[in-house]
Amino acid sequence: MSDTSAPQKYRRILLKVSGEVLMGDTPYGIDTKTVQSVADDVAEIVKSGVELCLVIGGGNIFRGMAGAAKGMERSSADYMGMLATVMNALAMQDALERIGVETRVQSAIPMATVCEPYIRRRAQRHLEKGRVVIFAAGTGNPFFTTDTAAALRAAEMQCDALFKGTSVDGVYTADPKKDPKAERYDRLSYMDVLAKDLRVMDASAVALMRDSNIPIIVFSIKGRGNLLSVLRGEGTHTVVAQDRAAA
Ligand SMILES: Nc1ncnc2c1ncn2[C@@H]1O[C@H](COP(=O)(O)OP(=O)(O)OP(=O)(O)O)[C@@H](O)[C@H]1O
Ligand SMILES: O=c1ccn([C@@H]2O[C@H](COP(=O)(O)O)[C@@H](O)[C@H]2O)c(=O)[nH]1
Repeated sequence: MSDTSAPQKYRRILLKVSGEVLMGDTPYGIDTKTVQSVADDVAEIVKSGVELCLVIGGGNIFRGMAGAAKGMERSSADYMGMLATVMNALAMQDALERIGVETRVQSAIPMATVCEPYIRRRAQRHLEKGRVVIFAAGTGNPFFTTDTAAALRAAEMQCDALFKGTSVDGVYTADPKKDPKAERYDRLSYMDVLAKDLRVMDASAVALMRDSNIPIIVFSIKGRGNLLSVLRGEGTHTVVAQDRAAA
């Protein structure tokens, strides 16, 4: 029998899942098998006793910058991007509840017939009861991204760490999708990420995590079981924290 216990180091975490990852091998949108695989990973760590907040990107459906590049007014395009994250949140809620994980979706843009509005104290109560809270619609404001929303909610929910589950297995010296010679860091300080302009995560999100002293762990969420491994400090990942030694 496999050991699904997670270290006590983390009481509550925020997991940011890249929207793009949810496409799986398809060119656009939501691949239900991939969503289910991420949900299985999430279920595993919830069963181990970790309280879990989720933020899901919208890159598999719509990014505001892409709309703006085609001539759309940036704010309207960004609202479309935020609505895309609500679709992903509902897909993840469905996948989690299918396997018996209790969830609540809270949206930063109120939509009363679809999900709860974002209410900090209510979200905290859900977490205390063992429910996964999926924060949708980013920050509710244009000109931001779901990285910043993830950092904001991680700080508000007093999370012990922000796990960024994406398509690369850590922070590299340059974008590994563009530079095959890029090398992965095991540990970095927030200041390193900002000073070296390493664009795995928005600078505003990194700065907020620095100010709140919440470590960021970047890993690939593409492989089944990666989340639990990384939570135990195993597997390939990069830790970003106050200083390299303490990371
Ligand atoms: N120095 C770097 N190290 C690692 N990845 C980097 C670096 N610079 C840029 N990247 C890119 O950052 C991306 C991580 O962001 P991600 O794809 O998760 O986007 P997102 O905006 O957070 O989510 P979404 O897919 O929902 O838009 C990786 O795919 C990688 O190509
Ligand atoms: O607070 C926010 C969060 C997101 N947006 C818009 O949504 C898309 C999708 O989010 P990603 O982080 O890129 O996955 C983003 O491109 C923005 O257009 C926002 O405006 N405000």
